[in-house]
Amino acid sequence: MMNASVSRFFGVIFGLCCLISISVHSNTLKSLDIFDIEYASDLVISSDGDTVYFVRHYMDIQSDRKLGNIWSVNTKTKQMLPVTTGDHLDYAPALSPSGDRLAYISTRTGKPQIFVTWLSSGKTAKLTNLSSAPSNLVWSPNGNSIAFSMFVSESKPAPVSLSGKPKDAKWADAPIYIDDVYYRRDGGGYTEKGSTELFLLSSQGGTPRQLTQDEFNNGGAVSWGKDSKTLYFSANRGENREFTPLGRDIFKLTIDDGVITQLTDRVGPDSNPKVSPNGKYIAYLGFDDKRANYHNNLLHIMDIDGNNKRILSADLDRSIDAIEWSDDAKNLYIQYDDFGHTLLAKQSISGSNKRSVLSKQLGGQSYGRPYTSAEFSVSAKGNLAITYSDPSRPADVAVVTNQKTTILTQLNEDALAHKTLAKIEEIRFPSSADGKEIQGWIAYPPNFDKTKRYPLILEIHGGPVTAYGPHFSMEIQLLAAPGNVVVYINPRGSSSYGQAFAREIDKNYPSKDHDDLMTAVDVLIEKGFIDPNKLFITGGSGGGVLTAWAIGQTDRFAAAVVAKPVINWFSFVLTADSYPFFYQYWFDKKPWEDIDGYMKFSPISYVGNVTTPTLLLTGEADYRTPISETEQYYQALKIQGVETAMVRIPDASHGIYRKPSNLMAKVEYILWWFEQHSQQQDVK
Ligand SMILES: CSCC[C@H](NC=O)C(=O)N[C@@H](CO)C(=O)O
Repeated sequence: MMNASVSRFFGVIFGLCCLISISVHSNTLKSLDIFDIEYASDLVISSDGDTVYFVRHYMDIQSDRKLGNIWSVNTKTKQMLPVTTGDHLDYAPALSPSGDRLAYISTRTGKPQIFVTWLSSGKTAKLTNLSSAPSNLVWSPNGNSIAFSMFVSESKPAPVSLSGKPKDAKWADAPIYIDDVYYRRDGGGYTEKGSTELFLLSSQGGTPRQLTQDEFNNGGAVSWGKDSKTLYFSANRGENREFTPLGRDIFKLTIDDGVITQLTDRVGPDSNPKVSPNGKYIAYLGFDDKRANYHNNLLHIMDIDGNNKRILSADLDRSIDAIEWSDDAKNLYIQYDDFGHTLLAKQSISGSNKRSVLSKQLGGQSYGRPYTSAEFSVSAKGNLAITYSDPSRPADVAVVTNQKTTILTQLNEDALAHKTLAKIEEIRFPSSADGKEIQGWIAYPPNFDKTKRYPLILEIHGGPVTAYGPHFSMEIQLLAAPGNVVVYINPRGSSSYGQAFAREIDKNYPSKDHDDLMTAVDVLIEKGFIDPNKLFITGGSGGGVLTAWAIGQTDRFAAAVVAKPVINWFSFVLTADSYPFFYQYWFDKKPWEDIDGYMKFSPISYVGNVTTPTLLLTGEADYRTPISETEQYYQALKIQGVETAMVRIPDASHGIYRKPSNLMAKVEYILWWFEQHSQQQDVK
């Protein structure tokens, strides 16, 4: 029996422990916190540089959707004001040339429609009643019209229709007849017949006029001529265009007579036309198609009539992702990835070596995994707004003045400031394959103590030609939160290190990228704070390929989670949505012309070596890396007697993170699988 004072003593100690454990607990990130994060996108800075309009995204816990409204932030006072409000998605803001009105797309009445808000009065008008979602809104320079693109469906009756159905009988749904090359699109489902066309809408509303009407997809980024009578757009209008997936060119459309003139015609894509403010030039992106896995997208300029084409970024071994003109038409602002960071630079049009970096802190839009993803906007006065990247926060809005960055918003202080997050540290190391320098990042769990030993999770990016960086990532944070060290790297084949580095895996994937990943694990073990019996590996998409590949080569991992992988390149090329691209750019031959070549790089070929307990996780509506890939591996592992399980996420596409609860489920399954196998290591 305990006496009263002893029991009070233990009561106080127990109470204190609870308090300590509650406060420790509430300070680390939980998967439910996904619903609390916000981020900025779709930036537009006013011509005087005083105001930035942006979409403030939030996660709606009731509908499990990412929604957002348009806000403004004053660049001097940092005061934020709502332009729109309500539980729906308002996006793609476009400021009228005089700066008095904001056009945007909104789902507030159901299907996405075009709205305009008069900024001084706050009055709003719904301008359209469209049957498909509009995109690429651009005001004409005279402010009278808005050009946009939209899908136009082509109704074609099925070749067979059954007769004899009695009145009121309930027969099965009619079969679906498909004869298009592209018949399903990841994230978009099975596609309707039709094409994307350009439209013109009066800025006062009314009936939109269809400007293009042929069998080609004419939608996409559009730029107005200075006269407000011409549009410049990029489209794939060539013969055999479906099997020439990079065959985009730049075209001019004269609005009055509908005449379309082709301005570029090389073998390779030309896209993103941007007419200069003086109307004399078109800046655009493109490259000569070498049928390689990766090409740098180069900055080009041509005269407005298509003559005098020249490359402005030939000396920059990086891919340009976005371009904007300076108001005097003497410079271009360009955005590109470099060593896992996203940079904004100013580039003179008079010489390619006249380039200065203005900011290296763009990013923050890929809140799931730490991919590079950013935006910028430039005002007529040259004021710059960017989405700001911080390893501990999703994208905020910032302005860049004289190469100095000032953060304007703090969208996540309420949700994240009181949390102890994983600290992110850069590492560089020579690969065991050939000494090539590889860059990566370590996420240290909250309250990390280097005298202790931690489980290690290797998390691998997809693409495979993409880049991770020191950007906020809910997945990395949540994997680290319960006490795991997480390492993520950019193995060879990643973007942001130049064309040769990305092409290391051209028709050669996986290969030495696997060595780069294994070296990262060795480098971490050498640091002394990793428990070598608790090594875990996971990755999604291209990262799923490399995870499945790794466990076919080594048994060093205590468990693996393979997310949305390709397991068999032969079947992948014949089931993936973008198959005309994959078989031509990732392989030299068609699958049946080189079965050995396809199988040599397929993880399924090495499944006989696997002993690692492996969880598989894929969306059932993933049409990029279809779930049949996952099923093949699951059944093969079962046949082999390897411990395995399959997590199927209903209705989820390749972008599993798009529904916040699916991102929660993904992370929680990974942590649960690793925790089971961590405990098994403790028992051993
Ligand atoms: C390895 S098959 C292609 C999968 C996909 N690449 C292009 O669509 C991929 O790896 N996606 C990555 C990057 O977007 C992902 O993380 O989903």
